[in-house]
Amino acid sequence: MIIDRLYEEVEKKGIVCVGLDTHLDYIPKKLKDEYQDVDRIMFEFNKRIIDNTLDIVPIYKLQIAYYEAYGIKGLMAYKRTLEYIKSAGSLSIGDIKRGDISSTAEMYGKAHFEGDFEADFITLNPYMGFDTITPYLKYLERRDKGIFVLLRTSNPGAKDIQYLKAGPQSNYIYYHIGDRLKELGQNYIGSCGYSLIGAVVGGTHIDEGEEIRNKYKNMFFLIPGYGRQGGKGKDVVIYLNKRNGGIVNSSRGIITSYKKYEDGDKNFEKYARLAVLDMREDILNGERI
Ligand SMILES: O=c1ccn([C@@H]2O[C@H](COP(=O)(O)O)[C@@H](O)[C@H]2O)c(=O)[nH]1
Repeated sequence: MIIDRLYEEVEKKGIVCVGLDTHLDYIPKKLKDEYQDVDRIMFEFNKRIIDNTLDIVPIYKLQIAYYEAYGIKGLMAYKRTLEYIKSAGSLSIGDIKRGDISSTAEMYGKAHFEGDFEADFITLNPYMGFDTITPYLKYLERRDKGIFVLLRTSNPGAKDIQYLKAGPQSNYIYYHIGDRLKELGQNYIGSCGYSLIGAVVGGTHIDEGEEIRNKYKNMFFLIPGYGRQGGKGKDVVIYLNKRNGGIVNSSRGIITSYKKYEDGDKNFEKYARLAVLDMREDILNGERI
């Protein structure tokens, strides 16, 4: 199962997920001068970061908006990067956050689990209802794909809807989502103990972190919010379990880290690697033994 592969990769390489949110402004001028075409520039930037972090990163996340923003060429870079990650023996998350009626969701499934944009995992938004999730389950039956469903997100506005209270016990809405996902996820648990149905939990709100980890023991977490959004090692570590059970994403914090150094433009991939190692250490230092 793909979740067992992810678990094993985390065991070997650690918990840092590199976010390839490849804005052209984040790419050194030197590289832009070298390759004139947007698709080649974006792909080369990604490739060099991947090549330099492959042994310390279990999975890469591509936020599709950064590629869509550059039109067809951007999407070519998205496709080539996903293919490259696969050919390098690593894993990918297509951060697409889809959520639509089932007939449309069928087509999203085809596009992102089968077609040119095929990824190992995708992110989904359940806030339009659970019928928006069902069409993806047929891919989970095959055991080689997984989903991360938004539970409690990292942005300040998460409180606007996710923290409303509902139901007879007046629980936060995100707990209603979590309980349904937990139930659904029971059919897809791998030998590592985690389900192909994982959840996105922001590493920026720590108040209910421990409760979320304890309540959803079989759920693997995708944890964004570290670094640029303010999440620290000690904030995100509460969502992990024995240094596994989750991956902590950082995008800008890693791929633009070279900008702090005088020779950064020439060595951006080296500084991306350093940022991954620093982040891993910061998270493990936050661990309560
Ligand atoms: O709750 C969420 C869900 C997804 N994201 C995504 O993660 C990265 C974060 O980027 P940084 O540069 O490390 O802040 C980005 O792709 C978001 O779309 C999130 O931040 N929060």
